[in-house]
Amino acid sequence: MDYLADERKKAEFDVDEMKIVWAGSRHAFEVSDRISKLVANDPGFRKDTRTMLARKELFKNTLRKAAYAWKRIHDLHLSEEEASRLRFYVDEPAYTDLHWGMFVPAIKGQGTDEQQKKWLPLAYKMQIIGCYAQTELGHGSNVQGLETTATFDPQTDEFVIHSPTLTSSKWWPGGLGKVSTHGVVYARLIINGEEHGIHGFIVQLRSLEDHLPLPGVTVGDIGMKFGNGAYNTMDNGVLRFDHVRIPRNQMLMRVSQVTRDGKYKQSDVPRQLVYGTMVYVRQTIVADASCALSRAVTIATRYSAVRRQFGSQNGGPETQVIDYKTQQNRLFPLLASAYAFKFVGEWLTWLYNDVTQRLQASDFSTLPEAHACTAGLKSLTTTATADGIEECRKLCGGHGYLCSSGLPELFAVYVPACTYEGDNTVLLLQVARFLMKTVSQLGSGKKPLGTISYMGKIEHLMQSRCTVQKAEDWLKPSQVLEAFEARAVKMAVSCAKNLSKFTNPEEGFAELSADLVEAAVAHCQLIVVSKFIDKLQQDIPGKGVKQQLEALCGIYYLYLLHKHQGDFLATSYLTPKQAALANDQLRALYTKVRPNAVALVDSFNYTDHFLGSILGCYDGNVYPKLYDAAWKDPLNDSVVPEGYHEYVRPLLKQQLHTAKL
Ligand SMILES: CCCCCCCC/C=C\CCCCCCCCC/C=C/C(=O)SCCNC(=O)CCNC(=O)[C@H](O)C(C)(C)COP(=O)(O)OP(=O)(O)OC[C@H]1O[C@@H](n2cnc3c(N)ncnc32)[C@H](O)[C@@H]1OP(=O)(O)O
Ligand SMILES: Cc1cc2nc3c(=O)[nH]c(=O)nc-3n(C[C@H](O)[C@H](O)[C@H](O)COP(=O)(O)OP(=O)(O)OC[C@H]3O[C@@H](n4cnc5c(N)ncnc54)[C@H](O)[C@@H]3O)c2cc1C
Repeated sequence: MDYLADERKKAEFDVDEMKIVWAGSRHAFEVSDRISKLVANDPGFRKDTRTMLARKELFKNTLRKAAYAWKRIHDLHLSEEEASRLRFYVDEPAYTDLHWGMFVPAIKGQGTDEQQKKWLPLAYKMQIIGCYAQTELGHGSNVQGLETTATFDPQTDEFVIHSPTLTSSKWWPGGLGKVSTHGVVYARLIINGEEHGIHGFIVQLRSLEDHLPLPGVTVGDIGMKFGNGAYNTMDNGVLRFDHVRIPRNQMLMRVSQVTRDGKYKQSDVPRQLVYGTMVYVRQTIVADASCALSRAVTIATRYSAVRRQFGSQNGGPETQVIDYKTQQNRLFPLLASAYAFKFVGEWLTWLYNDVTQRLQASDFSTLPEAHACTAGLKSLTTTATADGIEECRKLCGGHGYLCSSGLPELFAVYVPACTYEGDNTVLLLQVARFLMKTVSQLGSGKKPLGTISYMGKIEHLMQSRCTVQKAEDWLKPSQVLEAFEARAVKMAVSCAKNLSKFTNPEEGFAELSADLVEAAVAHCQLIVVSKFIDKLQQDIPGKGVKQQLEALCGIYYLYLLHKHQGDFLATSYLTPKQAALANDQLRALYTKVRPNAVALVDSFNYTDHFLGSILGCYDGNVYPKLYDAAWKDPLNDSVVPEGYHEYVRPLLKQQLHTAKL
């Protein structure tokens, strides 16, 4: 029986068409739908006991699943697109993510043609397994501060890789702890006593015969991480080198080269390309944020429609908690954010592909913007998604705290995204630097392009005032864009003015960093809003689909406007009355979306296997499933628990004087 059938009947739009919008294309939908069912129906990919397994058992099970997935990919002749969907629906972090997601891209992006020819075929066949070994015990954010050394030995034509201090131990790389045979290791290049900065080196770590560490290599897992199951399926590792020798041709040499006679040569590509793998992965993290958030929102929305509390009239049913305006005000902006992040993710993938093509044609002009966008949007979307998953847990009341709700594990797996691939604050400071540079160049005749083109309208934006007179005026895209542009430009200019008061710009930047981060957030929110609005300019078929997306877009920007009202009011673009009208419009949009809420999460097309949540199951039959699951918990295997006779019974039977009291 479908307990959510009434909700589904209320939908005012074509769910099947929305599924295609969400997937990105009909083809993408078909692939995704087929692979999600394949995974859901295969007992080899079961994951329902994951949160109860001890680490060793959990890890071994992950190794089994990764090998099984690889076998399925081969047996079924899956394409790269299908394989990547399979990984997504298997839904378990594994060493293979780092192999495919960072090791291979690092060689592709930073290796010469010759190096790619040698290493990629081995990696593609998984005859070697690699990790990305950059972070150390003492330094993660400050990449220039890494201590591992790679010293060129001209006698033997080798690099000597060494960990000179405890803090230089590599620490965190996924896949390193127990599986990787190789790593792209980042180290300070030293030639003839002279330092040349951080470079990547392909280093073999373990024997391909018996998997033992090679001489001079000390390697292991760094230990349990946050949550049950969760990221503990990954072997994040520690690694030390004791003068390990590798051939000279194992330095990744696309960006710079070391010749046989020890000369250091920089090619015409910018040295920042050494950071290129991070740009790539940040872009994939943005594309993934909408998936994690939409998953939590599906659970919270379905459960909010099932759950009833208070408000029974004349013995009738109580109120569905989704009908409380407070619930809507917490849930619907998250639903809207999931869609917003999907569209900005699609756009960022386009931007990334564009910059990659330009780099191949030696056009490096858009690299700073690509860095700022990937860094800023990675920060914005992961922060909002991690906070959003936790909010969804609270939206499910007490039951959200059960592992069987799926939300604790989802949060625990997701939350490190705020830290890995760049701590979110550190990344926003990169965006702020980019913004300050842009403001400082405004008078120079250099026209700001792309996501900062609005800075070119600075004179207009500094003076313009909001013209909204009634709540519906907030539905005009041009009005909304101007509000977000005026806020972003004014916050950036205010920071730039304050910075100019310092004689030492670095000191000023440090002192004003909290304000700079806020300016960066305003800029990134403008990007998300503008890409959502751009999406709505496209032809979107299907009854009512565009109207729902328009409502969600409105909820996204009006919620931001309400939340950051202080910024908008402080920059004098808005009056308090206009801000209040925005809030009126926001409430009206909640009412519009309410009957469509369940159908809007159905449009994500997630299987019950993928959701892994009793509260979020498609049929909404929550209570019997919760009840049954409780009895299946291993603690309920016996009526009297182990330990009762040792620890509880003696207490009950004790004969203390105090017992008389
Ligand atoms: C058959 C097929 C099967 C397929 C199966 C599919 C399998 C699945 C595939 C994929 C799965 C998904 C994969 C993803 C998994 C993700 C898991 C996550 C694992 C986590 C990994 C990590 O965390 S790796 C380590 C990441 N570390 C960081 O991010 C460090 C953060 N710090 C930095 O980035 C930099 O150091 C910092 C940006 C802070 C710069 O510091 P600073 O010292 O100021 O910089 P400096 O070096 O001096 O340079 C300044 C100059 O350079 C510009 N700049 C900085 N960074 C970049 C950059 N990245 N790109 C371009 N430019 C950059 C900066 O703006 C300055 O410019 P100017 O001002 O001088 O112009
Ligand atoms: C689950 C997980 C997987 C990972 N996988 C990998 C991997 O595969 N390979 C790899 O190489 N690394 C990996 N990492 C490491 C990760 O990239 C780093 O942890 C991350 O870059 C943050 O660096 P940090 O730990 O040095 O944090 P820190 O920089 O020490 O941050 C600590 C605090 O200081 C603040 N801070 C730091 N610098 C500044 C500044 N300049 N201004 C203001 N505030 C600042 C930060 O905001 C933060 O609040 C992984 C980490 C995790 C958690």
